[in-house]
Amino acid sequence: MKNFIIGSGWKMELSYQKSIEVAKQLDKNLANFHDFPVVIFPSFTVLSAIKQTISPHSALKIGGQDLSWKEYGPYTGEISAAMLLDVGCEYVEINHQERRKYLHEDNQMANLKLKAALRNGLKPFLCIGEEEKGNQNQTENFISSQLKELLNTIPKFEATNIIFAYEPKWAIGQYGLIELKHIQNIHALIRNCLSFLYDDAFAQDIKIVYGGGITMERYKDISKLPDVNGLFTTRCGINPKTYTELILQSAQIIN
Ligand SMILES: O=C[C@H](O)COP(=O)(O)O
Repeated sequence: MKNFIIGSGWKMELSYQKSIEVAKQLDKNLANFHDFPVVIFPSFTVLSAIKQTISPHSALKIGGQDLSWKEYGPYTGEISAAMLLDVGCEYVEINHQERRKYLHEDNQMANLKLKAALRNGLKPFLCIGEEEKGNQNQTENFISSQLKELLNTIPKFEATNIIFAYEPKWAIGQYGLIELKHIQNIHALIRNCLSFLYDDAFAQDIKIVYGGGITMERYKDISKLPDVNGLFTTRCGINPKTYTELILQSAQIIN
């Protein structure tokens, strides 16, 4: 079976009550599912309540949508790694395109956040990806230099805990824009870059998931791509029915 993981960033899509309902239903639907980890990234305010509703041995895990690179102190509005761990998070999203777009976060900030997550034992979903739909060369140059900056001074033993999430900005929230060939090419490129930055064994074992414009019509084809180790979706993940179907069917496909 392929090394696989599925995550869903809920962004600011669901209310407190709705988030709990969706998580409860997912936990119930996945009661006998143990093939690979499934992660949800709800809003900070509901993380603790969700953790308390999920059964302790569930494949369903929770993560924060962001974290501070500071450990503690006078940083208004920020959430530290320790705070995420306190409420039961095992994962954290870093460098999402929307944080880059609206909050002007950059590779240097993401590198600091990555280090904070890793030194505290959180597993990062590290988003990478170009902003514009450009030609193959431009995209490859963007991705390889972004990876280099994001992973600057991060040793291999820590980097093994990163889940790389390829999410081109131009595909997020869209329908059918991205070609399967493009996804496979860029995932293979990311693996090559990681082999260069660390080594081949590292690159072969690491998880590279795809996110951006995943629909119920396309997720199966994406899951089958050789260098795709998982899916990262908002659209299909905020509804327990579609998220459950996507998880169970993907498990069939990769088995
Ligand atoms: O973090 C998830 C992505 O931004 C995907 O969003 P989407 O499924 O609406 O395209």
